[in-house]
Amino acid sequence: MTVGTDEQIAQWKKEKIVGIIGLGDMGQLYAEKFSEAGWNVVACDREELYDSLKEKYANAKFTLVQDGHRVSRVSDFIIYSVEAANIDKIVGLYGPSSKINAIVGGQTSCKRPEVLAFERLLPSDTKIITVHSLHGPKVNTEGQPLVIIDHRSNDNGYSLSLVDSIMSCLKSEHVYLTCDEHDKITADTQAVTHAAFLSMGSAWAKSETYPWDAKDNKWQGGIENVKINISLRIYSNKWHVYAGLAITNPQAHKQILQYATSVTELFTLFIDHKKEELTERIMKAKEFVFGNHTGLLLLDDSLLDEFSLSEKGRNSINSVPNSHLSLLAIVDSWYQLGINPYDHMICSTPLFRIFLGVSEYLFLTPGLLDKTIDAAIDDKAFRSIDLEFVVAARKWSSIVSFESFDLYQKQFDDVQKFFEPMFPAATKIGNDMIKKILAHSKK
Ligand SMILES: NC(=O)C1=CN([C@@H]2O[C@H](COP(=O)(O)OP(=O)(O)OC[C@H]3O[C@@H](n4cnc5c(N)ncnc54)[C@H](OP(=O)(O)O)[C@@H]3O)[C@@H](O)[C@H]2O)C=CC1
Ligand SMILES: O=C(O)C(=O)Cc1ccc(O)cc1
Repeated sequence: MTVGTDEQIAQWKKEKIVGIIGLGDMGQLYAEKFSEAGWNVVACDREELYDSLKEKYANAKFTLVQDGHRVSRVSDFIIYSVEAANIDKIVGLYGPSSKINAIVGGQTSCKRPEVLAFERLLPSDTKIITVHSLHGPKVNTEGQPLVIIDHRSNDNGYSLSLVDSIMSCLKSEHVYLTCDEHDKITADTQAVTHAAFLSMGSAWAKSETYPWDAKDNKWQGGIENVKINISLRIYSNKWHVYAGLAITNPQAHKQILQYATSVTELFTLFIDHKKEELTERIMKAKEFVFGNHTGLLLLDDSLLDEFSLSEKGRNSINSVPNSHLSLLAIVDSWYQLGINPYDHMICSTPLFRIFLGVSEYLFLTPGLLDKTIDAAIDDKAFRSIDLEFVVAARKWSSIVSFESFDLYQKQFDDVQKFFEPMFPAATKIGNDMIKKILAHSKK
């Protein structure tokens, strides 16, 4: 990290202005954190919202202005914190107003399209240093990875040092990558994680199942609570975050397709009762992904029993063995694609670490994988929901490959409606669960 000296930072705090275009969840987080740390921050959202936002931010430490022109004209570091699908349009609108020699960056989750928009639409004197906080707006920024991409600065590190210094108040771990490195890693980690949890939610919604309430004790105990809480957490969020991340990243299409293929092929082995073939395939994947694993597991199932949306979900004693198709398939996908998920830990989101944690738990807890394979082959209890899961995984993969934002939103909204009544409870319990998991995995 190339943070300036204390004197340098004190001087910059007097001279420099940080601009934020888009005061949604992430823009607001940055505007508040930077201004609380003593930086001068100027921010805007859509022009038509200015009057109502004036009231909302009347006591804020940052200055609200009407539009992105007013942010761009005065700011030394401008951050576009807007929907990925609109980055071209919005940079096209305000980019030409950028202050001479300003540093420009963005928060969108896939960097190649963002950087192409900057190269095409910004004045050539501007510098491009872009960022990506690898966590959602409600997670404590401290210790989380923050990717910084110095794409075009050519000033011997001066601009990078200014960006590092501004960002340092988040207390995140700065990770320096190129935009292609960033997009490859986030395709391997985030995109496929979301595909799995989106597919779980779709499968439950299609079969009209609230899993925490299932009469046949199917989704009880820690691992199941993780699946349910993370899936609902994603569906309680804004669809465009997940759509943008997957659709605008061509490298993500391949990962999501492989996930859908692994889901389909494993399910076919289940229904064909090909136990030997299934076991061999899963053991190969286990050896590839977890063969060198030593030390503690990232997660402890019993630690998570309490985080259920229902009373009975807190007790895993009577739960029936699950085929865990979603988890077998992610490990199989990593194997098929030659991805070692532990290589990406320095650049991972909380949801990815949790997904890896539950997969690790399934594969490395003595006896659990055998019990899971037995259930997958012999037990029909999960057949129909596994079938819905196959359909859902394939559907999400097609939507992403066809790059259809409209279909993505429609599919997301349908499931969101189904789970909506549970969102307040799920958000609370999900936040507590994530806090506990993150504290545990730090140890
Ligand atoms: N949420 C998350 O967990 C994370 C999101 N990201 C990425 O960060 C970016 C922002 O995400 P997030 O804050 O969650 O999304 P939000 O939808 O909450 O924020 C985007 C904001 O930009 C506003 N906006 C749209 N057009 C303009 C404009 N012309 N001028 C000014 N503001 C405008 C939007 O208004 P309106 O809603 O009216 O369109 C909205 O308030 C996205 O690209 C997302 O993918 C990155 C890391 C984490
Ligand atoms: O942790 C996750 O995967 C999230 O869902 C939050 C999130 C969403 C988008 C990003 O670009 C980064 C983090």
